Amino acid sequence: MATFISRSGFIPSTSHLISYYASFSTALMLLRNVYRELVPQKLEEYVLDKLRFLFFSKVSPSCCSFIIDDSWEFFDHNELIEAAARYLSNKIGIQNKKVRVGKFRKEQGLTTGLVPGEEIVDEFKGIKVTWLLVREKGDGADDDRKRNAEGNDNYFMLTFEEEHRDVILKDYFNHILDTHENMKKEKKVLKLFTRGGRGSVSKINFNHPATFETIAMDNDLKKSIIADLDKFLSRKDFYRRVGKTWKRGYLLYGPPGTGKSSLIAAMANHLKYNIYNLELGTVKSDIELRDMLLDTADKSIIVVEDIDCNQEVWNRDAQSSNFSRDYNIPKVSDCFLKTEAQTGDVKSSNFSDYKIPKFTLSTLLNCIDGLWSVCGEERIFVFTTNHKEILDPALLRPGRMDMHIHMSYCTTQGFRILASNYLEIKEHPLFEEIDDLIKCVDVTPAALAEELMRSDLPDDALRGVVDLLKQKRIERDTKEVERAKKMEK
Ligand SMILES: Nc1ncnc2c1ncn2[C@@H]1O[C@H](COP(=O)(O)OP(=O)(O)OP(=O)(O)O)[C@@H](O)[C@H]1O
Repeated sequence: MATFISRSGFIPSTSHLISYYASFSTALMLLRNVYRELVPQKLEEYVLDKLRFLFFSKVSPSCCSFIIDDSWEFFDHNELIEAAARYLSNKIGIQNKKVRVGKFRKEQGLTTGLVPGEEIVDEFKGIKVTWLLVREKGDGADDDRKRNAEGNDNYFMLTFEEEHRDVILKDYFNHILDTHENMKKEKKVLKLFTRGGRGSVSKINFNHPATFETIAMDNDLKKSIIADLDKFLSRKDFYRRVGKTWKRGYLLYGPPGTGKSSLIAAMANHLKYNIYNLELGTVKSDIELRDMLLDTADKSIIVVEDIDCNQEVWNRDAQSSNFSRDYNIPKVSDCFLKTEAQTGDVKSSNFSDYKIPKFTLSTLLNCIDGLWSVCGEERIFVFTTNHKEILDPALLRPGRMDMHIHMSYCTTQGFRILASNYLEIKEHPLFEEIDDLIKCVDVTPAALAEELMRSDLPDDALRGVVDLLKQKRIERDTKEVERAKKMEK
């Protein structure tokens, strides 16, 4: 059995030991309660912060610190903490021995994060800023601080020389918020929403590979579209200042297969906007159309493909033109006579079929640039059509469709882009012959793309392209002979 012998030779008995222990613990408990009553929590936090500052940040006393946390009573989520986390994730390097790694549903690729206790040194306009992620664990029921969105009390402490306080507050934090926005965009997984009438909506991830690089179209036109989109993005303050809704409209017109849908995908990938594909054909009333448009989110592209298939947007004057005869568009008066006799839906989109109008053009216009349009901002409207000529001019005017983009048959320049996309070649002996043929026939990029996909071997694929173009030339010549014969008669 072990015995305690003090230097004085006094050996305390077991009962003495127990009584000393009891008095000691009572004194401790008393002290703890006094501490809790007398020392305010804020003071405790202050002292702890100072200690952390001394032990962790290894900086001089002329420094000061900002705390970014998410325990702001009466306030919403602190966006700066999320922005800081993402901003710092880009700064993590080999000096950080422990790193958090995650994969999030709404983001592409992996995301890294700082571990509590880890430090990052950043530099902004020549100012050294030391970041530290601090984990402050609450002690259950006694902890009256709000827990942050992550379910813990982690906060960031950034430390810098006191004299730079204004630059940090005004410029550095704005820089972090801007960087965060851009990083979110880059990682965003785009969505395609398809909205029909009666609120039906389907949502899928949008992984279309088209970019402005892969689109075969005139280079100057391509550059002007990119410049227009970028200008739109950067003009938030401008739109506010002039009292206009922050939105822009593009009309893409041209024959089928010239890349209208591909261009929309490229625009979405460039802007990192989700796409809402509105199926106006399924809309049953003005109210349904309005709800459909009001239900779209900001930072999105609202697409109506083949808008000409909705007779509600036809140009009534065009109905008496040659075009109307060629495409067999019924006259308005005929339409209404026919409407009265009809009871059910006519599903075909052929011009010769008449459908009962389901919504009015004015409702559509109101949603684009009228009173309802102010319910959202940072939106792009894109309408596509194969027949721009039959659309009501009210729909086409600037402010509604600000840029009219003609998607034409393939040009020699466009073909080079396709050859580079599909065959990864910049030059080939057959290019000259192909260029000459492309200049004299109408061929869509879609038809050429299909031909280029037939073989991975450039010689074979390009031979196929030459054959296709020659065939098109024969068809063109035959048509011209027939037309000449008709004229003679
Ligand atoms: N300009 C182009 N650049 C690159 N690829 C194109 C282009 N045009 C068409 N393609 C190819 O053809 C396919 C069909 O083109 P797309 O659907 O974009 O044409 P569209 O003009 O929208 O046709 P539609 O009017 O019938 O909807 C695309 O998936 C793409 O592979």
